[in-house]
Amino acid sequence: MTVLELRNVTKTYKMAGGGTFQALRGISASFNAGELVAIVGESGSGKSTLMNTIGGLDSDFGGEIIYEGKNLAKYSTQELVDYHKKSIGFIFQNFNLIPHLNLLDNVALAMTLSNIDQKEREKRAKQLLEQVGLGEHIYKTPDEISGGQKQRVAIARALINDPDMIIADEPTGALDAETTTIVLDMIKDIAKSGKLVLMVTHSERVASHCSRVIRIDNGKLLDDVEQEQVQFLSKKTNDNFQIKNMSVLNAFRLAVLNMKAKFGRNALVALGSSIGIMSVVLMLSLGKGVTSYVKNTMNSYTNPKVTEVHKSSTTKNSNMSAKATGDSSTQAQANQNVLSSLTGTGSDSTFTKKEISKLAKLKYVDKVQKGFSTISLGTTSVTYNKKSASIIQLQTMSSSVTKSNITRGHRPGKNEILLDTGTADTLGKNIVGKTVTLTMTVNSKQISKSFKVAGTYSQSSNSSSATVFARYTDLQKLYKENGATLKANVIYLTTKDKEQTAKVKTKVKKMGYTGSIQETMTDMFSDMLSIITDVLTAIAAVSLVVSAIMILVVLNISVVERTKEIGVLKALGARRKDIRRIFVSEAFLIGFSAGALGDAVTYILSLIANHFSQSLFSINVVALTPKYAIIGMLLSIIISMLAGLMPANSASKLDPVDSLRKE
Ligand SMILES: Nc1ncnc2c1ncn2[C@@H]1O[C@H](COP(=O)(O)OP(=O)(O)OP(=O)(O)O)[C@@H](O)[C@H]1O
Repeated sequence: MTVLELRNVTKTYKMAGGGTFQALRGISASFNAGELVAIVGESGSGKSTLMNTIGGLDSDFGGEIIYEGKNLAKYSTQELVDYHKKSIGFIFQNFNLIPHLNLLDNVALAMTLSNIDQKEREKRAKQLLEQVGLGEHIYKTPDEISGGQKQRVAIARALINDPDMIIADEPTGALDAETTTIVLDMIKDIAKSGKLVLMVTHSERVASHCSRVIRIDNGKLLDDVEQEQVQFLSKKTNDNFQIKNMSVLNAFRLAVLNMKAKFGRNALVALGSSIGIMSVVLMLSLGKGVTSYVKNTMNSYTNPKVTEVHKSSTTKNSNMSAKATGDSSTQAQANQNVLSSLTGTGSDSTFTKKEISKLAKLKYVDKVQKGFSTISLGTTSVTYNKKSASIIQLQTMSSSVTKSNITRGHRPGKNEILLDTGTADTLGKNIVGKTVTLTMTVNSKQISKSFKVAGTYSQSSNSSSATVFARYTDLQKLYKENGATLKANVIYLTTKDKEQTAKVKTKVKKMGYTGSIQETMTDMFSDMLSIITDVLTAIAAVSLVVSAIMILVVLNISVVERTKEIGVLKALGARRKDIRRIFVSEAFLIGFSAGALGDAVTYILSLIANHFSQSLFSINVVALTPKYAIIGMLLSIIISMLAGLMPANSASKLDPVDSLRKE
């Protein structure tokens, strides 16, 4: 039964330096199942070239190699992959076992590439290893066995998918006489089982054991002698398992085994990359920690359910003054507006009834309070017992003043005021409950009125500007008595739930209003901090570029080191995609380890930093959130995989013949 037919096969090499070389010059022959064919000839006569073309490793040949009725040169990529997996088994002179895989995995490799389930492939590999007398050594690596044993492993590997043909390129070339006999007997048995065995040999002794000897000289068939007649009517194939393409999972498994083999080197690369990841995550967490500390401190003294609304007249005025180049009267008007808005006397900073009712209708707003706030430039003061304190800000009471703001006493009732702690201290230690005189300007007139001090107020733990809080109704009455009308220049919107406050604040800002001075300052500070964080993170990210280059270099070295292994994988039926996946998976593993290591180190550093910052300032200075840890991990994986793409691609494009010839 004919298995393979060669019809006038030629092969011309294009040489790198230009010119061509014809290694095969029209070889025709036909091979049957069960034949053991020795291919003999001088060195350089074209034996290996013929084996490579028959083995489907080099499709760029002339003439025809017919297998199952079709010329190999016309095979599609997938058909060639299947041909390697199903129809051909390779045995090489120097074994070409994969050093970091144990014997079981080496033998099972072709089945792994065919996506046969692990149990089945291990069972079959074990069976074959027992058949070649290595049943007790299955978990050894190739470095732990002798040359003869290695060739027996290679024979088992070639047989795993039960192919029709075995191509053996000088299988006994590296063995002593005794082992040559053992290996030769095995090869003879393979032929006897009905497979076609094509064996390149330099040894006449080995050739004498073959059923047929083909001599090649200078690329031509010199002689074709049948030494023993064999007859197989049908070729035996094992169709018990279905050959498929390798899954991503199996590629990943091979990558894990590769990574384990070079653990030290890969661990160092991961460690190097993790420093970059750690710096980025640490910078982000530090930025977050400091920003939240600032925000929390600022916000802890305001009612979280209250939104303070101001008219942004200062913005309008600064625009105006910017436009007022050269026009002194407009400039003067702009300055006036800034002043009036600051002092709370300008008409454009007060709210109209329409504006207030519009604010009241906003979603989530439960309560609306009118307020008044004015900054006095040396005209407001509080006097008690001949002691006088200058007041910078006069403000009306609102829900935004919380219990935590009142350090002593209570919220002011009718004709009562709150004094900031600084002013209270200036006037006397026991000022709460005493009646003081408040002097202020109303309607361009200096007026004085007595108020009882209900309590003291503190805006934050360490800052306090000279402020007096009075009730809106008291101030309204005072203005009326002096022929003026108090108009609200602050509106306080209260929500039922503090979660809704943020929504109200956003809405109010969209309407063109601004929040409290404190809020504006917090926002400014947060913006500044986030710029600093971004800059520091960007600086830290530079080290990620270094990691990417490091990974690229290491994977490139790995491709060079494993060129032969890649050749073997291709001979066993690995697709380009499979090789690429193995290398990309390795890059993923480096990225994943670097990310995990970076996150873990950041976590430990955050614990240490927070321990010290807690004991010194009672704050957590590093806020490592799951989000940042995930960002670090993703960044690490993406960078590694991007860096791994180039080496993975070049590995996948390696020519199997060149790879296998590599010394
Ligand atoms: N890539 C190549 N480019 C150019 N010439 C090549 C290339 N590969 C092989 N050759 C040439 O083709 C001829 C056949 O080479 P091949 O390796 O097939 O010989 P061989 O019979 O297997 O030799 P040996 O027994 O020493 O392995 C040689 O002259 C070799 O120099």
